[in-house]
Amino acid sequence: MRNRSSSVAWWYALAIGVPAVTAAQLFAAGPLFYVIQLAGVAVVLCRRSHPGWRLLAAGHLAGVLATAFWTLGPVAPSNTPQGLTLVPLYTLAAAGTVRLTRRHRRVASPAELGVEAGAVVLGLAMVAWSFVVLPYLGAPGYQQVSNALAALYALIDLAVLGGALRALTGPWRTPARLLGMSGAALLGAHLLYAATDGDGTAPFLPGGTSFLLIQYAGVLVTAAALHPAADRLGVTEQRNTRTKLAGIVAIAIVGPLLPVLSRPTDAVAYVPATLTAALCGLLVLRIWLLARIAQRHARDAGERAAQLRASVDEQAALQRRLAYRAGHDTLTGLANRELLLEQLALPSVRDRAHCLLLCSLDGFKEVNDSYGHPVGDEVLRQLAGRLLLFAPEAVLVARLGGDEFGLLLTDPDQAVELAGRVLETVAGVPVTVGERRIHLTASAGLADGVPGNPPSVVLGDADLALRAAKVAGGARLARFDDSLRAQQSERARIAAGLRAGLADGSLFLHYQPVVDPATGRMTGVEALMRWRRDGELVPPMVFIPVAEQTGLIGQLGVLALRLACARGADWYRRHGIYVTVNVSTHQLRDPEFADTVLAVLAETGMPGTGLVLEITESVLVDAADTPVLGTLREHGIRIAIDDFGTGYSSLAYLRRLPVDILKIDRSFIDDVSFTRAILDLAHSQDLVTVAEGVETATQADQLRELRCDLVQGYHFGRPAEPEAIESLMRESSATAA
Ligand SMILES: Nc1nc2c(ncn2[C@@H]2O[C@H](COP(=O)(O)OP(=O)(O)OP(=O)(O)O)[C@@H](O)[C@H]2O)c(=O)[nH]1
Repeated sequence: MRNRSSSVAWWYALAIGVPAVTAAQLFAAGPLFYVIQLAGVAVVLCRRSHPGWRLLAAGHLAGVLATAFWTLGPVAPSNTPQGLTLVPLYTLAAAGTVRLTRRHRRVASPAELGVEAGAVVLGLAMVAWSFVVLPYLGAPGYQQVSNALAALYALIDLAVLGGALRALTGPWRTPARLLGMSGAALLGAHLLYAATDGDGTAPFLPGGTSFLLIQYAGVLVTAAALHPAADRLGVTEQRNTRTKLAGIVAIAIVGPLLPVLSRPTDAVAYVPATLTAALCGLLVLRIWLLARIAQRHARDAGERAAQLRASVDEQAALQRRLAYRAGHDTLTGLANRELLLEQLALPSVRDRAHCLLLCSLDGFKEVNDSYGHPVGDEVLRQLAGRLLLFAPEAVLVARLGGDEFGLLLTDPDQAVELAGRVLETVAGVPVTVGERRIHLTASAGLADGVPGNPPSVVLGDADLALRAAKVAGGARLARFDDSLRAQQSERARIAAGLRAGLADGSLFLHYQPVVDPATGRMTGVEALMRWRRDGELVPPMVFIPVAEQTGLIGQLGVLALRLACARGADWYRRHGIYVTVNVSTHQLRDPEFADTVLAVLAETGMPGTGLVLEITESVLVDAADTPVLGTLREHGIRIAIDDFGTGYSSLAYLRRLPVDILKIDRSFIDDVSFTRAILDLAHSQDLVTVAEGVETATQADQLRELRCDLVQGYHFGRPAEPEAIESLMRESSATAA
């Protein structure tokens, strides 16, 4: 509603203002003029704040004052000072109109503006002088004052005309047209006055036509100010500098020519005027060229600045990318170890209760070995996805490396439940990669961060807990406690001792006889690793797991092979007794294993037929498809399945496996029917059978009856030093002889 009333207000102003002014004129109602014009001035000042409107309002106020001056004072507007009273009205009206219809903004320094304005003013002055002032001065009846005043008005009329034409012809809308009409009315007023030959005051006094036109002009300005589109007047944009330049060049050239052009009879003046015009034109062109060079420099500088900005932006982006990469794992996109440690070090985490959960897949290496690294990568990515899915938002999920992930919880109460869910989902839902469904399990270690503890301690504790979960068989959660740390330092001590033992002789072999139960004759010996620390024997079940966890088992295995072959070569030559050496998973995975064994045989002079390699059933199943065992058997080396019945227990496998000897685990010795079944099966496959853990004469008799080929156990001889075993061998050979 308000919008509508404001959109038609200008129309009301015209519809009321014009008749009111006309009526006041007809009925000589003098005060009404003042009321109408002052109201108009007030409206313009209230509605519009642009300087152009202010100029117009000021002009019309000046008009009201002039009217008052004439009405109340001596009436002779053509004479000074009365004649000067209209100058403010006309000047301000022209300036306001020009200001509001200006389309281009000046973006220039004050000095530049001054020079440009000076050029325009001087150019116009030339025109005015040549075509307006001079004719007046030369007019008959020239009176210095009144003619100068007339010349001044002529100049002002030119300005009013310019403003009005601009407003009427430019790309403006109604308010500008109204301003143009207002200018036209003012111009009309003055022309009418001039038509009376400057006589008299009548046209400018109330009741006069010029007076009425000035009143209309005021009403039109008021209507323009009330028009809704009026606020678009005076909005300027940047000017095209070329146009501006062309204008100044034109002024520079035309200016000097004007005096001679306005007096064509003075032919002699043409030459210097033309030369001056050419000179001015050249000077301006020179300045223009300099300006172009300056502009080019400015443009180059701008481009360089833009390039600099772009390179700074690029560097900032790179910096951000580097910062992201520094804190994130490229394979999974999770946070990495560094970021996790950073977060653990934050006072908001470190100084409060928190919890670190480490998760690792069990046997992930086999996934890589069996399916290749790309599949392993995909498994890791999917695991990362599952962890993110289960972890609450506040939990930081990180990949620490390999198949190890860390979850940092600031709410320790959630930890056990979260760990449970993670382990369950890994064990319960196989990972699908292409056609493959890979069944996995994971282990987890949990450590509570004691406020104030350094991040490395929390991480170390969680790692210990994870190792404990693995040592306990995997697929479980272990929570850190102080006993784990004690175990860890003991493990570290053992590992250090074993490393030293590889060189200092504290690692050595004992041998246990393998006997033919039918004859009681020793046919072979099993080499068993022993370790003496600080003068005491450390049980194998203590140091072997540490050797496996630390990877030292490989070196221990080679040492055992070398020592056993060194001794066994002589025993085999003299007594025909073979030696059995245990081989670990670690060794079998070593692609150079076969070469190592053959090198040891060559080094020690041991024939392949004197060596038996003992491999556990599960490891043998994995190694069955590799060429290693075939190569070794080609050199006469025999392969024995150790602890048969405890691993895969799949008799079907037996046919496929490259083995010669089957060692029945001690736990089956008392199960006669089971032992018989195994013996029958083994014999049907032409395998030599060895029963382990024979401790009593009854067991020995039973096995003899069952036609077990060979036996081994305390009943026939405990593991002993080589010297003791050697004397047993001699006895055994003598008995046989
Ligand atoms: N595919 C893949 N494998 C990796 C990556 N980083 C490390 N690994 C492999 O992850 C395996 C980790 O070996 P282990 O720490 O012995 O892990 P595991 O076989 O699960 O043994 P446990 O943890 O003791 O059960 C090694 O075989 C590494 O080569 C990786 O980015 N992608």
